[in-house]
Amino acid sequence: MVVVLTPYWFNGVQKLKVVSQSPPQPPRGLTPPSMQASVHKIRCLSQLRSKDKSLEKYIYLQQLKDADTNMFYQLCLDHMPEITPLIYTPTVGDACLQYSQIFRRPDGLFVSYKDKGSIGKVLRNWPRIDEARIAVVTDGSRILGLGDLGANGMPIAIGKLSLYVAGAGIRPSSTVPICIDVGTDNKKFLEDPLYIGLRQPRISEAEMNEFMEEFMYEMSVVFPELLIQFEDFSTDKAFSFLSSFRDRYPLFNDDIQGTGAVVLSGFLNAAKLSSAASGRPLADHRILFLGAGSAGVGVGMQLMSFFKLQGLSDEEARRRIWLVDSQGLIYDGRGKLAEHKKFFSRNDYTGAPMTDLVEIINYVKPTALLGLSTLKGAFNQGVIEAMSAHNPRPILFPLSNPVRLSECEFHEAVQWSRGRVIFASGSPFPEQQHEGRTLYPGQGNNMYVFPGIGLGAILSKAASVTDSMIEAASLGLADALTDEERGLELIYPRIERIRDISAQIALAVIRCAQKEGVDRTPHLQQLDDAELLKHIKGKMWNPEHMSHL
Ligand SMILES: NC(=O)c1ccc[n+]([C@@H]2O[C@H](COP(=O)([O-])OP(=O)(O)OC[C@H]3O[C@@H](n4cnc5c(N)ncnc54)[C@H](O)[C@@H]3O)[C@@H](O)[C@H]2O)c1
Ligand SMILES: O=C(O)C[C@H](O)C(=O)O
Ligand SMILES: [Mg+2]
Repeated sequence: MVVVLTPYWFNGVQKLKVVSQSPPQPPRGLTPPSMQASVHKIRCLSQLRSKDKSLEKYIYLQQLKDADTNMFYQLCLDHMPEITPLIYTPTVGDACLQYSQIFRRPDGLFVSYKDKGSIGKVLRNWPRIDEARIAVVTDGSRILGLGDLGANGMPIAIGKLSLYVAGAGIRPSSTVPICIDVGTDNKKFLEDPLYIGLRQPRISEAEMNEFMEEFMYEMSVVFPELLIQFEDFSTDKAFSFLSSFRDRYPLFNDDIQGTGAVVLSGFLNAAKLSSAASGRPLADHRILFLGAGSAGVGVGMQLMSFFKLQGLSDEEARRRIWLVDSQGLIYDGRGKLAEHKKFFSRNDYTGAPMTDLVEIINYVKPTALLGLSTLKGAFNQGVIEAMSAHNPRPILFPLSNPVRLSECEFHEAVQWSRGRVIFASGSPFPEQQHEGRTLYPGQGNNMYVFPGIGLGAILSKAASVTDSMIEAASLGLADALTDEERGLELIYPRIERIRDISAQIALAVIRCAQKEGVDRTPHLQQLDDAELLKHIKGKMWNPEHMSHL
């Protein structure tokens, strides 16, 4: 038997613990005679590949995760580009739409409005309370760009947590997927006899606020060491719960802050490529958003850092950003605006409402066009040609998910910009050949950052997740490109390197937590960067052997 001992600190004293050992031998007869882990991996992969439809592959992989967690994560780590789109975006969107039909067994915690007044009791039913470190919590009210999916939102929480394990080595037993079910306004679901959620419309805003107060308080009592990631709450709730709870509990909102961080990171690299072609100073970039929801405004806020890093003031940075929603350009003279849209509302435009995207592009002359609108095909030929007319290397980020809601596809962007586009999308697209060159799409998806943010916050036992920690994650990701990746003009690293990237991001997050005084692990302050990185990597869980052998 191989036993590996690793040092750890307890109350200031160094101790040793066993971190891995060879698997216990199963009783003879309970496994077939020729059962080798390496061969079984090939078997599992071929079972997966024998399925035609992505949703069938999703179901197979979820069942594999239940039956043999180690094998599931070995496959994930060995075949990241193939498996990520199956357990996460875009397939997870179909899994949510179909969840009431494909449901096999509960996997996660459902907290419903019926539990009001006794939420703590429900949370205590979770079987691994002591080990819980990270929960992804959704209320299913805005799943990707698919709208209100009620209790069918659970796969989103499960998918994000699978990436925490695969991408950052969080122990599977430390993850808690939670779906809050407070009704749904999805009429089709309410009429579906198979629908698994509460059969009632969503509760009122006041009832929801009261429910969330109890939920968050009980979460902190039952799971004292837990970091919470809010996911896919509709925009009004996303902003209000983030601001009401972030100073009281360790949490972040993935759609606002995670997306902001991942887009800032990609934009830092994209702007350098674009400026190299145009000669335009970095501080002179102009960014136009189609979509002004939680993601659009969250990204806008974070992209202000891009300009501030170039030496611009808050006000100058704000003025480099224009927002468009379903009513057109957002400006003061347009009439009443939702609270979250006011910050970027323009006071330098006073004309009639401007709704045509090409007209807006010709007015703003942006260097970058970002889509967080859920409006498929919004970046059409006219739009991309207008962007290309103003820029030798236009930056186009159609970030809406899943694939079928993307503002444009990569091959369209390549064709209509004649190969000049600098591109990142929320969902994955295949690479393209153009005039003898291979062009690679970036994937501007928060999956690059939330695992590392979570890992850093967990290891530093951060009391809260600050804006600087999010920005540190973003800068850490931007710096993670290798020379080879830069040579290929990638703006995000290859997903295969996610574990290394997450470790780098966690390091940046921990250092920032220490600087801001929100960390609660003084012994980590004594480590230099190399030692801290080693410590982080040493903490990562690795799938080792087949659970059932
Ligand atoms: N890539 C990522 O990592 C990432 C992260 C978060 C969200 N997203 C995606 O962003 C999208 C939006 O998410 P959200 O939470 O902000 O949703 P939301 O519904 O709150 O926001 C959508 C915005 O788009 C605008 N819009 C809708 N139709 C429009 C039209 N015809 N013309 C112009 N604007 C229009 C709306 O007015 C609104 O401002 C979703 O598809 C989501 O999957 C991607
Ligand atoms: O889930 C994703 O793929 C990204 C993002 O959180 C979204 O809501 O679209
Ligand atoms: Mg999301």
